[in-house]
Amino acid sequence: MTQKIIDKQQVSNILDQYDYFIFDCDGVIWLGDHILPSVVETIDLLKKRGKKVIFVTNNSSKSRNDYLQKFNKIGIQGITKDEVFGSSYASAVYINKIMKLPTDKKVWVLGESGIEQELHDLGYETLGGTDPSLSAEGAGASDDHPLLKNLDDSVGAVVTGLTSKLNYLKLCITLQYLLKDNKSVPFIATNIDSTFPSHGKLLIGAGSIIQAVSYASGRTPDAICGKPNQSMMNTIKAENPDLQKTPSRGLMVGDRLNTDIQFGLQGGLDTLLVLTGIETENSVQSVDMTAAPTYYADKLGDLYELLDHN
Ligand SMILES: O=C(O)[C@H](O)[C@H](O)COP(=O)(O)O
Ligand SMILES: [Mg+2]
Repeated sequence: MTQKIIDKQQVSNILDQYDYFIFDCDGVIWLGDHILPSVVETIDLLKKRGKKVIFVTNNSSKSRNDYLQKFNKIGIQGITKDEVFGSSYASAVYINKIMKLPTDKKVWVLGESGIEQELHDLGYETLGGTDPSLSAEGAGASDDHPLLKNLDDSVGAVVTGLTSKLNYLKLCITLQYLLKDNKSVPFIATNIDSTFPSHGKLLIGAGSIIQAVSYASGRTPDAICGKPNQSMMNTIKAENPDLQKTPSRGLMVGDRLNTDIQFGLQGGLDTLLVLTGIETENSVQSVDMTAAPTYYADKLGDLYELLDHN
């Protein structure tokens, strides 16, 4: 039965039991650019107690370097690049290390600069993405747009992720690459999140954008690289061998059952669901026992506030 964290003793037990804390970002640490209550204090508390903190986000709009800047900007200091994992990085690594796409091949991107930067760092030229000609006024999908008319034969993969600058032309060009060469160009999705949490509202998530081109092309992604895919968990475990002990001393903290909590469960970690993002008390009560979190709490900051800091 999922235990709600409501008192000091429960928090003390958690601090005694776990050495590693893996945090989801959107809906746990922040909502957009707004940090959630007592999050900075909670992370500081964990670090002062010698706990390892790692961040894993399915939000592909930013690169790891971008996230380091965001952590500093909102007051979470001292985070290093090897403590931040994003679906943009996971997708670029998949293309480079698993697909072994030669770096003389280009990658078509339906998404933002996070995907582009991670691919550039691994030596790939990208098309699409933040190309300003795709968003120019009147950039409709009329047949005479050069990028729609002349597909680039050196494109060896399509990566699709979250973008708030979606338009019909970008969708139509992505569709052409997914249909090209008898649908043989690899189709990589960053994540499955259907919605994006934003101050009590649910906005369109990457998963819904990806579904649009998936439905239009009649294809499902060849790989979905974000949570709950264990590729990032395996990388984290390889870099932190203690996390491989059983029972694990790691706690996965997230706001979405089918990505974050599954990521933790499949990785053999205990899990804490917080209600500041996607899920609600009702979703906790109605989830199948096999997919239920170990604990849940109103917000991450309760780990700090319940220790007599409120
Ligand atoms: O639409 C999306 O891509 C997701 O809602 C968003 O990126 C989730 O990010 P996370 O909660 O994994 O930090
Ligand atoms: Mg989240």
